[in-house]
Amino acid sequence: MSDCSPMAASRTPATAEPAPRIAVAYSAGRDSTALLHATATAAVGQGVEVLALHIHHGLSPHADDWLAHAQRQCARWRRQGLPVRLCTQRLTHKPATGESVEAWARRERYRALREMALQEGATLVLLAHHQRDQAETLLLQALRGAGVAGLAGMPETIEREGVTWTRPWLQQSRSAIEAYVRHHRLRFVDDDSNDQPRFARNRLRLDVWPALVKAFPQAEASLADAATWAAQATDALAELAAMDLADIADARGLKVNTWRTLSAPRQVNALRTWFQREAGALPSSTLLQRLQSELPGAGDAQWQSPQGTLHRRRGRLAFVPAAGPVMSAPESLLHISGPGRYPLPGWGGELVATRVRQDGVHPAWLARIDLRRREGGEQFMAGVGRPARSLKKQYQAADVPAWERDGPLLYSGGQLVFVPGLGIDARVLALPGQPQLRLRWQRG
Ligand SMILES: Nc1ncnc2c1ncn2[C@@H]1O[C@H](COP(=O)(O)OP(=O)(O)OP(=O)(O)O)[C@@H](O)[C@H]1O
Repeated sequence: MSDCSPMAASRTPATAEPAPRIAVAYSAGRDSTALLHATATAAVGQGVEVLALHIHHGLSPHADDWLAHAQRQCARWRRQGLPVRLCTQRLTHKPATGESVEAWARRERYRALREMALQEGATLVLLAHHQRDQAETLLLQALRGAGVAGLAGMPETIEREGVTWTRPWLQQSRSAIEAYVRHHRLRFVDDDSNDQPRFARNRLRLDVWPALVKAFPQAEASLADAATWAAQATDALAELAAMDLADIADARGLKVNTWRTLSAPRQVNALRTWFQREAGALPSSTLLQRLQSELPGAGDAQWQSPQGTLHRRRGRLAFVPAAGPVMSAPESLLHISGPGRYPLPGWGGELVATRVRQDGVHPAWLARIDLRRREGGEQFMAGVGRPARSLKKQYQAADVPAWERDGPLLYSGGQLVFVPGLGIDARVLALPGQPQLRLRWQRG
């Protein structure tokens, strides 16, 4: 349940547009107290309202005190004229047995922050991570054996699901923030869990960091610089992979022979990106190593991953997701109104409609679509003037692999309109010059 203190009535008369809002994720700890104060101070007189978003995780016995502190602090600042308003959310559930408490808290915190920000009309959320946090992140990632993307640490700005998350102080030293807090005599709370050595980050902070800065006084800035280099390298590698994949991959998979023409490091880079696109997760280093040595072989082959199976068939590598739990019954009706993506979770994929100039279907056919399973006996016409033939024969003739056939058949007014893997039935193709859409079935 979210709870926000009421808006200042004088600032937002009922008829006026609401003031633009910026949100700050406010734990009531030192750093986010400073960031909230600095943001609210900068917003004075700008017509901008600052939302302080506080999450009560329900994990620490002190969480009620932190919430009470946040309420008092924001009320005090408002009395002093700062345009700040507190919104809080209490997490009522708990981590599942065996789940990492840290990972659960992080995931649920971001979910709740996003929910509150959007509810209150803010799409920009500021986080108070600073240079030391970035340096720690880089070290922790390196100690986990992360690749260059992990070593990039936290991004300064990232957009996810309608919210832009920004860390404006990622280049600020911790000591600069401490100085700000002292200068403004800000009150903040100390999170007792920061002292628990069972968390890797705390062990690093408590045991390793003091020795590290004693031996290398520049450690914080140097490690944060290294993360910036790694972030740039990650972006460059992503661009290279996109260029390579434009040549070597299409909707039916990765063309093995073209992939082999790349240098070995580019092969790995392209394969990793392609797998992530298809499977929604990074491949393990073992799988990558195996693919690099085994993929060039001849004949059909398969490789398993936790996300699904990779198939090499007729010179292409394709990914078939593992069957997940059935989330819902397959949808039976659909209305396609124009270009876009039409998710069909019950069928395990989505229909993608794109505007085309030829070989598309007139949108009138797509106003009321029946989605049906194959039952046998369906007839599909692959081209104008050609005979309609059974789906089985058409699939064989077009060499469509089994995993590309498992989407819904689309009917309109009893006429077969679209078949996954084959496309639009020629009997419903639009005439040249008419508005038309092409459809594609995408699994996963
Ligand atoms: N309970 C919370 N409610 C709202 N935002 C939070 C909460 N916990 C963390 N954050 C946000 O995430 C950032 C990083 O979290 P982290 O746990 O490293 O910081 P912290 O030690 O809790 O607090 P601070 O950064 O304020 O000193 C915080 O600076 C804050 O912006």
